[in-house]
Amino acid sequence: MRLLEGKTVLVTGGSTGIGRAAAIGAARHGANVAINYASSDDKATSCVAEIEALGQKAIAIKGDVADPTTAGDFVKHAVAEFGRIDVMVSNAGICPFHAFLDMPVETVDRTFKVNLHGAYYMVQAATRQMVEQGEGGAIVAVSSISALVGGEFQTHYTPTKAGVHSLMQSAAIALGKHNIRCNSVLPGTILTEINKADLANEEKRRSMESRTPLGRLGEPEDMVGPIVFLASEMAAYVTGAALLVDGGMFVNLQ
Ligand SMILES: NC(=O)C1=CN([C@@H]2O[C@H](COP(=O)(O)OP(=O)(O)OC[C@H]3O[C@@H](n4cnc5c(N)ncnc54)[C@H](O)[C@@H]3O)[C@@H](O)[C@H]2O)C=CC1
Ligand SMILES: C[C@H](O)[C@@H]1OC(=O)[C@H](O)[C@@H]1O
Repeated sequence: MRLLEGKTVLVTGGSTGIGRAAAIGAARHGANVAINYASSDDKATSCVAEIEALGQKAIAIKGDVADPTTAGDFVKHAVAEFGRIDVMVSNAGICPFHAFLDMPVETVDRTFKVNLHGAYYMVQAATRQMVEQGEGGAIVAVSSISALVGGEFQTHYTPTKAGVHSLMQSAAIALGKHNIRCNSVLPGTILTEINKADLANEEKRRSMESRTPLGRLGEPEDMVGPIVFLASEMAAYVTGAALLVDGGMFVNLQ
């Protein structure tokens, strides 16, 4: 069953990792896709090519989500290409691991600006367009298990993910009257570029794996079903929800 037939899906940070898997997964479900990306033209071009090979349309728009003007520009380009938007997957994020006591101010500022402010601007720009269209829509924000638990080297990061989770709850209330649903996914540990260096530490990787009842860390593809589900009409009565996608890591205290 194709759950996003004829829909236009926007994905931020869509050229790699979870965003890329979500973009291609949405296309497999019948969507045309616009991705925002930060830097690598090659990866964005190859994502577009993969989507086109599936018989769907795709565009890639470069832009820093921390810049408030990027969101409006992204939505404008998508509407110019596809005529409308139906789903925004707010995914772009960074996690530069660093100790707390000597955390540079610039690292804190940048992490907040990309992860939280960027999500805010993107969700706002997308939903302004959805309200104008008058036919509802869906937002899926990529928060994290880190919205619920801390990390010694993530003191600047975990508050942004709690913020994204909270943003979806408030936006769900603000936008329910427009039939715009706002939900978040909370990935556990998914093997991507964001944690490649951190998980190169064998001991850390093994400890994360052993905390996961399903016995393995996640792959970007593990996020596709939950994101597509929340974006689709299958979740027509789901809003303000947060879906843990973590192989059971969160509930495993002992
Ligand atoms: N990999 C994991 O274990 C988990 C990841 N997440 C979240 O998933 C999201 C995606 O990350 P991953 O796919 O894991 O890593 P990734 O590094 O492959 O993807 C992050 C994407 O965001 C883009 N990006 C970064 N800064 C940007 C900016 N200023 N403007 C536009 N794009 C920007 C990057 O270029 C990249 O494509 C992030 O929000 C991350 O916090 C959440 C929980 C766990
Ligand atoms: C980057 C981390 O490895 C990853 O991101 C998160 O949000 C979780 O803390 C994961 O472990």
